[in-house]
Amino acid sequence: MPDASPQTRLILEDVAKSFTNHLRGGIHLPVVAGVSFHVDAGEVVVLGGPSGVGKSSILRMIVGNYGVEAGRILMRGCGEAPFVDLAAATPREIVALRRDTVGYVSQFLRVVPRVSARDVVAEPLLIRGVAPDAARRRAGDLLERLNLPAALHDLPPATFSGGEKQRVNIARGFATDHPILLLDEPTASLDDANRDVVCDLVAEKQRNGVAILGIFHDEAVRERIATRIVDVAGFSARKAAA
Ligand SMILES: Nc1ncnc2c1ncn2[C@@H]1O[C@H](COP(=O)(O)OP(=O)(O)OP(=O)(O)O)[C@@H](O)[C@H]1O
Repeated sequence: MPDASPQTRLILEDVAKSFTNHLRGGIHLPVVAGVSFHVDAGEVVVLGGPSGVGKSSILRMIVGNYGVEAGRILMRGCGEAPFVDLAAATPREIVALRRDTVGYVSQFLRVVPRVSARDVVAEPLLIRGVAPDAARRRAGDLLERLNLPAALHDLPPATFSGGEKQRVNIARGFATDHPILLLDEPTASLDDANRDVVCDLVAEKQRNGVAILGIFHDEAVRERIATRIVDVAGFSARKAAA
C-alpha cells in the first residue's frame, strides 16, 4: 500500500464493476475497471466525469450497497488502525463499518411512513449510542440550519417537497461524526441559500478531519469545496472495451 499515510482513511485498489441483466438474456454491461485512488482525512475528493460513467456506482460499492466485482476497498476510522477491506467483508462487518466508519448521503431520502423528520435525522445518532434527548436536539439544530420550517420538524417527510426531503436526508447524513463521508449529489435539488449551507457543513467536516468523497454536478459548488477531482472517465470499462 505505497500511497497510505497515517492520514489515509479510504483506498480503492483496482476496483471493477459491471452489471448483468438477467431479464434481457444476460446482457453484460461493464461500467468501471481499475479504479484506484485514495482519500485522506481533511480532503474533499470529488468524482468527475460524464453522466452514466459510474460515479454513483463507485459510492454505492464503498458503502456496501453494491457488491464489489474485483479489487479492494480499504477503510479505517483513525490513525494507524488496520484497514478493513469492505470488498471482502461479511454482511455483519458491513453493518459495523456503516455504523462506525462510513457515512452516506444518498441522492434521495428513503421515506419511512409515520416517522417524523426529526426522528429520521436522529436515528443514526441513536444507533451510535447518543442519548435520545441529545440526538433529537442535534437533529432539530441541523434541520433549522438547513432552513426546514419548524412546523415540519415533527411531521413525516412523505409529503415534503423534493428539496425539503433532500434537506432531511442531508441533516441525517451530517448528524453523525463518521470519519469517512460519502455525498451523492446532495445539492442537486436545493436553492442557492441551502446550497451555501451544505458547502459550510462540508467545510466544517473537512476542518474536523473527515475524509469526504462526493459527486457534485454544480460547477460552482465543486470549485468551492473540492480539494481534488478524480475523473472517473479514466476508469471507464466501456472505453477500454470499445
Ligand atoms: N443496479 C443497476 N443495474 C444495472 N445497471 C446499473 C445499475 N446501477 C447503475 N447501472 C448502470 O451503470 C452505469 C453507471 O451508472 P451510475 O449511476 O454509476 O453513473 P453516474 O456516473 O453516477 O451517472 P449520473 O451522473 O448520471 O448520475 C449506467 O449505465 C447505469 O445504467
